[in-house]
Amino acid sequence: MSDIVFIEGLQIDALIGIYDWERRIRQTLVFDIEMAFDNRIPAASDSIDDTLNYKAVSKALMAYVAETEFGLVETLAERCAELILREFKVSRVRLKLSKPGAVRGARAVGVMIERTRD
Ligand SMILES: Nc1nc2c(c(=O)[nH]1)N=C([C@H](O)[C@@H](O)CO)CN2
Repeated sequence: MSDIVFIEGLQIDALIGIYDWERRIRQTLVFDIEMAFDNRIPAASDSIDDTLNYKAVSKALMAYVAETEFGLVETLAERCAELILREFKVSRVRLKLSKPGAVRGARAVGVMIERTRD
């Protein structure tokens, strides 16, 4: 089974970064997320209750990320993947966390991780 529910370009402002100036501002982060989920069940029932509800995942991430104050994008990406695996019926998550404008000359920098439920 290789079905995916995805969230693309989810923008969330957070305090993040290792430099002093970054500890005084909030920066916009962008999340692209792919979550493994068997979409045949909601397709058969046409019921939102059977889905992996991408709005619910987005809202959970927005609430969490907005309160975080990590230094590294690695740490935040790891915590977000853990949250998704813990709170939703997802067996595997691929998460790209972009920090636009953090490096002059680059559109964005960041990390991509893939984690599975234990
Ligand atoms: N691999 C990483 N490299 C860097 C990070 C990071 O979180 N992971 N962070 C920074 C600074 O905070 C940078 O984003 C400020 O421009 C530098 N490198």
